[in-house]
Amino acid sequence: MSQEPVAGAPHPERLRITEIFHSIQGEADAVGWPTVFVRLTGCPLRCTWCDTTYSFHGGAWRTIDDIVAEVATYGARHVCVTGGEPLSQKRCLILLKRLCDAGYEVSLETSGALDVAPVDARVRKVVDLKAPGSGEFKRNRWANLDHLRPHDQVKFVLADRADYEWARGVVAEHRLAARCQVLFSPVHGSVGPRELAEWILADRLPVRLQMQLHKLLWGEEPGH
Ligand SMILES: C[S@@+](CC[C@H](N)C(=O)[O-])C[C@H]1O[C@@H](n2cnc3c(N)ncnc32)[C@H](O)[C@@H]1O
Ligand SMILES: Nc1nc2[nH]cc(C(=O)O)c2c(=O)[nH]1
Ligand code: SF4
Ligand SMILES: [Mg+2]
Repeated sequence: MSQEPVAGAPHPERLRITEIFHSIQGEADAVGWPTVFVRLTGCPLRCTWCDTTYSFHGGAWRTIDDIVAEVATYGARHVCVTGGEPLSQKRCLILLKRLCDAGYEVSLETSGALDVAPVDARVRKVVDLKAPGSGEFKRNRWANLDHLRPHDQVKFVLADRADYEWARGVVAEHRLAARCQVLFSPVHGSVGPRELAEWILADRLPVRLQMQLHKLLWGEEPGH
């Protein structure tokens, strides 16, 4: 168990990293901003439609100092910590704090299966709630909803109409729209985005439609 380091002290702790890259944020509230992505290796879930299966294995052990130094080389204001499932490596919490201390706008993409309570309050959490079509619906950690701040986001990635109806019910039952932004995104290439837009409008839902901007720009090219 590593101890919380003193601010400004060296961080010898290491994380397993799949990639660090500079791109346009394609998802969630910071969509469109030039952003550095830090993708942590490993995930305990296996969503049927996951577009990042290459992050499940491999990667390289890197110190937090080294990661923060590489992030700085891009000169971006936004940093997105993702994976794999970033919270499955405990030392991710240290990286998040360190990035916040350095003054970045930090977002965290997380599956919703792990406890978000210890995440630095400055981090904008993007918490998925996995719909039945993902095959990982039983992993949802509902207690995470108690740790949402107004700058956080709950995201539903929807494979079909049944997923949409499930998500609509969850938003109403937990009054999610009153707590933070709620994002509905089609599984890429599955539900048509226009179809999803029409469902949202017909039901007058207070949710924000998401499309993966980076896939419109670059398709499934790696490094974006
Ligand atoms: C690759 S995951 C990594 C972070 C974390 N494991 C999670 O699931 O949130 C990042 C985001 O991409 C979304 N995503 C993955 N595959 C997708 C697909 N085929 N279409 C749309 N969104 C997808 C996930 O739902 C998640 O919101
Ligand atoms: N451009 C771009 N934006 C993203 N936002 C979240 C991503 C992710 O994989 O978590 C992602 C990604 O992979 N690429
Ligand atoms: S939790 Fe995230 S990284 Fe893991 S399988 Fe699901 S979408 Fe992929
Ligand atoms: Mg991605």
